[in-house]
Amino acid sequence: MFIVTAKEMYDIDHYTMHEAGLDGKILMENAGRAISGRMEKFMDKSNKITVFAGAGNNGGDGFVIARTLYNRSYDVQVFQVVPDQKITGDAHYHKLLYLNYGGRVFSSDDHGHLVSRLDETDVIVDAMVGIGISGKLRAPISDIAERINQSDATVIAVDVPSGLPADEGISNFQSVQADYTYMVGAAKMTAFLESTSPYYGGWEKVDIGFPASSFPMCSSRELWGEEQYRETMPEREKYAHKGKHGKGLIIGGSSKMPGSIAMAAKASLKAGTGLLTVASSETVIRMIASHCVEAMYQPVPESDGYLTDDPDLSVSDYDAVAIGVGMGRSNRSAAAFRHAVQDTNGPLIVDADGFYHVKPLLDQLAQREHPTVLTPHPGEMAELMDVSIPEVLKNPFRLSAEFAEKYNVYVILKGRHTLITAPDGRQAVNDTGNPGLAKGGSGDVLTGIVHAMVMQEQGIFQALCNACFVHGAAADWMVENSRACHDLMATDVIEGISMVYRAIS
Ligand SMILES: NC(=O)C1=CN([C@@H]2O[C@H](COP(=O)(O)OP(=O)(O)OC[C@H]3O[C@@H](n4cnc5c(N)ncnc54)[C@H](O)[C@@H]3O)[C@@H](O)[C@H]2O)[C@H](O)CC1
Ligand SMILES: [K+]
Repeated sequence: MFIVTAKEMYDIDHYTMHEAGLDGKILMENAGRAISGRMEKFMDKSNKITVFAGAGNNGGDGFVIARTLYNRSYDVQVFQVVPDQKITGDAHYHKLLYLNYGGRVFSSDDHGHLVSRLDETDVIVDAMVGIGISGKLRAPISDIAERINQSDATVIAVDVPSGLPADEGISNFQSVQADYTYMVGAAKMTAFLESTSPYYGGWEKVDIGFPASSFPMCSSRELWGEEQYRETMPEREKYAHKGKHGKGLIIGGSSKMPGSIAMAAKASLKAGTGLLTVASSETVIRMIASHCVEAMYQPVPESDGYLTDDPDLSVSDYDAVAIGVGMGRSNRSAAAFRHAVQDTNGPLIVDADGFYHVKPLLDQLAQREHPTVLTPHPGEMAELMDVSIPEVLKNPFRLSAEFAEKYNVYVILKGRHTLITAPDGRQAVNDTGNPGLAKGGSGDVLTGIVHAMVMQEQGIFQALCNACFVHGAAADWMVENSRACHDLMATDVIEGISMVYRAIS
């Protein structure tokens, strides 16, 4: 499923109508018909349905929904939230059809009727404003949005809850709070932002007949779920040997945080790494070796509990190197970082305290011939980019893309909707995971899975998307079957990896 900005959606729309030749009225018919069909799961024939219709094509969708439901003997009334003369074009055509079928349209200026109807309404259809919104919701629609939000009825939004644009970048907004949103044709960016996604309620995309080829032409952003995982995750060959699945190195750990690297190592092995070496201080190795007996260990010198550089550590001998987990922010470790950035001869994954060390080396990352992967959460991303955390949360798509391109890195911006970005601008939002992952250790496990995935036979971008998918799906499986979000531990997520591999292939 593609994720679009308003401009991209209008480009798809334009291509469909003017290149492929599908009439806009048919698109609107398809949208309204698809939504009314799916809405029926929220309703029965005794329900009273009130549709709020605006001036644009979003309102047009509302008139199709009203006609379809009216024609199926539902008790439907439409409240038009703009004067008659504002309803033009395809929306006007569908308003007339609705009237010709016998439907009734009222003005939202008739407050008495509006209030009494809302009191008895079971289902509200919000078709006031869609992706054509500009700025904050204006009166009278802003007042009606408030009334809708106070009502006890189930609120179904058409395309987007009125008040939200498709694009990221907003902070001052007022929106209808939907229980469920049917997004038309493609998912909209604001469905994945921390501040706006809750207004969508549950959601799904409805297909209205855009040519499949128009999406990749206009957008390079998609939602990554089970379908994409199944399509891209390589199968293990029958006669594969351990060398085929990657010879990986993880560098990290400090005496204060020995667990981090142990979890990353376990996750890496569990996710499929063929041969794993853990490079850490002797103190850390002593603490963790019995917890991860499958790994090999390479002691490196330490100072005051922190790793220092070991010039004899041959990072170039490994297929992929992960560095940073549990390493701390001591400047004693800076040289170890430079060493990894300069000599790693394959994908390099940087996580956690690694960002502190990697920040002065960003220009060197840009020169690397092999992929570099950074896995920050919004706070770490803000530090890397010298912007505020609210700025990252407001514009995650744009900032990740700018950063990835500038420094030639892959970015995994972690969060409720983890966003994966490639240096060439491709982006994916991962579809799995739950609040149980908001806990120390989750990031270490993700690093381990990413480390394993980049060594399997798949494109690097797909590998990162699949790593995020497996991480979230493992957590989901555990929460569905044996844990709750409260008690889910990072080590449980490692256990869940087996279930994902067994269940989905
Ligand atoms: N190809 C498609 O994507 C299809 C989309 N459909 C639906 O059409 C809307 C987009 O339609 P558009 O006519 O471009 O704009 P809107 O209906 O969203 O809104 C325009 C309308 O809203 C008024 N307005 C703008 N800003 C504000 C504001 N801040 N406060 C109040 N009112 C505002 C403006 O004056 C206009 O009158 C898309 O979301 C889909 O639902 C098609 O039906 C099928 C094809
Ligand atoms: K809407």
